[in-house]
Amino acid sequence: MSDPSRPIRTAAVIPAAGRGVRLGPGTPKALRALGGTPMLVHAVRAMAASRAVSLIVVVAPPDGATEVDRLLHEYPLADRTDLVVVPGGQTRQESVRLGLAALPDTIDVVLVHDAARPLVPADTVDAVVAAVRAGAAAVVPALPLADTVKQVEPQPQGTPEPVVGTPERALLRAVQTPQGFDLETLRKAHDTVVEGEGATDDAGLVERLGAPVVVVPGHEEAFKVTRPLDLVLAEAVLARRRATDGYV
Ligand SMILES: Nc1ccn([C@@H]2O[C@H](COP(=O)(O)OP(=O)(O)OP(=O)(O)O)[C@@H](O)[C@H]2O)c(=O)n1
Ligand SMILES: C[C@](O)(CO)[C@H](O)COP(=O)(O)O
Repeated sequence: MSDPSRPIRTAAVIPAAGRGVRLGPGTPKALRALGGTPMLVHAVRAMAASRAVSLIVVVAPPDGATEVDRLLHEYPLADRTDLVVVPGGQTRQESVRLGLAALPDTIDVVLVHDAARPLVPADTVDAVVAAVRAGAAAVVPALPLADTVKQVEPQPQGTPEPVVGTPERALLRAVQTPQGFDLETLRKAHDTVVEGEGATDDAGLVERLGAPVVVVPGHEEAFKVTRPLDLVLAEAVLARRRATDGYV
């Protein structure tokens, strides 16, 4: 239990160790350029833009931590934000766990943010931090779905998949990052839930503990760069921001 008289300290862990297979062959996804600047740098700046965040831990490809550290030194942050780079693992869950292990005991609140969501607006980050600081143990930004969703019986490629249900769309949300947590709760979730139990995000691990998770509004520009078309959209959003907001 944290000491209530001590100021709350917030850190961000940025898993950036993935290859980006769905984006296609090339440099690891987080290091690919978006508007001439590595995607990871945009994600780091998005976390540093929140005044609450005093420490950022970047989880680099397992064999690339030194290179990532060198690269990030070329894009200095404001003095109030410390930056640490650690090597990641073979899965996102493992990479996040390694990032959490690098946090000092002075941290109370942690954000986990995909390097692959480089354009999340500062207001979304601040809303997640505020909800955790207000007492929620786990907070996820999310949006209502635009498409209808079907549950299917998966089949080998080329075989039509039988539909087994249509979940009520109004009850569904598409979940983004940064997800925010009371650090103790997230560490417990990562220590308890075994890899491969189907959790594709950190909040999913906390749900498996039986702890409450709440949703706050996400943002369209917090989308994940997963496939080539996402990169086209990201370039367009960035170009608009640079033309209208003086964004670098
Ligand atoms: N072993 C891994 C796998 C993923 N990630 C990170 O988790 C985030 C979300 O994952 P995703 O978009 O799925 O990235 P990739 O795993 O790189 O994508 P793909 O599945 O297409 O290879 C990314 O910032 C990615 O770098 C990570 O840190 N360590
Ligand atoms: C964490 C996440 O971005 C929330 O939407 C998502 O679950 C990551 O999934 P991926 O399969 O690693 O892209």
